Amino acid sequence: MLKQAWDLQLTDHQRSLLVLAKLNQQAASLTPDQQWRLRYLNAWEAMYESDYARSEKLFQDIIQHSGNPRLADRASSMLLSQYGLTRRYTEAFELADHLATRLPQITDAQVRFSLLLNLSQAMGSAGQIDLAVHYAHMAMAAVPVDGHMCYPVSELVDVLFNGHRLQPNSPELQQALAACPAASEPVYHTDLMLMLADLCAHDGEPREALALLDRLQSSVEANGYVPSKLSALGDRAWALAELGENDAARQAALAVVAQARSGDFGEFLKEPYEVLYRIEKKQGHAAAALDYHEKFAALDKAYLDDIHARALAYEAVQQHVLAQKLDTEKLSEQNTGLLAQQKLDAKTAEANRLYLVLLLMALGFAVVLMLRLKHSQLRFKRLSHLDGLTSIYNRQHFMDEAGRLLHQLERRKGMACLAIIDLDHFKRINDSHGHAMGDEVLCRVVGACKQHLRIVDLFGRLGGEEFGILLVDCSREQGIAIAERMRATIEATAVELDGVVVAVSTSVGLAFTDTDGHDLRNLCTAADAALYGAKRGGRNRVMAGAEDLAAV
Ligand SMILES: Nc1nc2c(ncn2[C@@H]2O[C@H](COP(=O)(O)OP(=O)(O)OP(=O)(O)O)[C@@H](O)[C@H]2O)c(=O)[nH]1
Repeated sequence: MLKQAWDLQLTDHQRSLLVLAKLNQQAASLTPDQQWRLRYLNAWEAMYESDYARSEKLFQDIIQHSGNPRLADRASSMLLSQYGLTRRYTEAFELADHLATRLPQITDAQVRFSLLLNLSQAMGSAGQIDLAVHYAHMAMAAVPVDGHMCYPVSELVDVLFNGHRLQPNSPELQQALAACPAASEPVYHTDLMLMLADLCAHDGEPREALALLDRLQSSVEANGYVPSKLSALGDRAWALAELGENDAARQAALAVVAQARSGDFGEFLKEPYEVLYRIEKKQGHAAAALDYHEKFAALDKAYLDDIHARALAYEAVQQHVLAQKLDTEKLSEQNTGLLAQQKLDAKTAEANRLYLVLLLMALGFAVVLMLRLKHSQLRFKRLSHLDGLTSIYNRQHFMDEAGRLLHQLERRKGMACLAIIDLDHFKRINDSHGHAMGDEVLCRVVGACKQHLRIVDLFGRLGGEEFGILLVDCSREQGIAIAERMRATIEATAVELDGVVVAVSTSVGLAFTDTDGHDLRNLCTAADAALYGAKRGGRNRVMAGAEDLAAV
């Protein structure tokens, strides 16, 4: 039934009204989608009946709430047409602009077709005849499979008519009449014929115009389309007046005045008032003529104002659209700029982070390098202080450290004992068992001595098989005892290498700060002398300073 009502709208309007009435009775039982389609049919009908307030409300409801893009586009398209009819040009051109922008996205053939038609109509209203003709041609090329060429050709003819570019013999008019036969498209056919009648009436062919109007009368009544009725009556009045049939012309003109409701149909009144003015003037009714002339003049002015208003509204909307476009472009430029700046900032931050990481890595690397360098330096320094074979202090370092310690001891009046240890007949060991055995003996002797030394004592190899020991904070007795223990340990140590065992003994010479002073050189001389005494005394013994020497 919905489809039936739809199909009958322009072919059999009376029947479509009956179907529509039935549908409205059953509205509650329809699905939501069907209800929206019914609302569209009601809106269309309200518009057809010139109840524009109701149709606009319904169309807006469909556009905003139906959730059906196809139906919404269709409603927008109809609303565009209505805005034009009701002279709401600003809204019309705004909507036209919006719909023209949407055009590429509208793929539904029916909706696209109807939209092109209404865009043509809107541009025609704006006085943009070339643009309107262009849209009409687009519509002609976009007729849907089940559509009709009648509508776009009629639109084209309408545009040309309103743009004063149509003649009674214009091919477009003939094409339209052929495309809209009375049998299948009564409303369009009638309107086209009325256009032809109008052209004839105003082009010096009033009889042809009247003949056409007579032929059309029944269909005009059947269609029930108010603008057609008023147009037919107006043309009749004009044609009759042209023929000098003043009474009939007056009657027809007054019928238009009676039927045209104020406001919406003002445009249909202008010509009847002009006819009435001319007749009254011709008949010498000055007051009536003046009255009609005033009305005609007011309507003519309103008509011209209307044309002006349309052009202004169109211009305003174009400017507004242009301003919006520029704003959008500016915003887009700003956004692009901001995005570029953000990207740059991000890159800079990233680069900074990278530099920081590189810097930290370089710093870390440098620190590691410095630590390793320092470690190596310390190691080399430490190695330079040590004897290569026994790893105790070498002579140089021993002498330096001993001098420094003795100096400290002297200042705090501390005591120390210097022991010089020399292996006995070491040459024989080398000679008899080789240097490797000699080296082994040297290392074992060092190990044996260490057993009796404290951490504060200073131990160094003075050269060959001779060692020096500075016993810090050590009394004479303690020094002698330590030296004796070391000697005994060395004597008790049998050195074994490759199955060969050798015995070793040492001679020790002692010197003491309490008797020899804190000067290293004096101490060394005294200890050397004591050592010499120990050697002379038979070796393998400890000799402690002057008293022992005296004994020797
Ligand atoms: N294996 C070895 N022998 C060394 C080293 N330094 C010195 N000598 C040897 O030590 C020996 C010292 O001999 P001498 O000075 O004659 O003394 P000695 O044989 O111990 O005799 P007295 O001291 O008189 O008991 C020499 O044969 C040197 O070659 C060393 O580092 N390793």
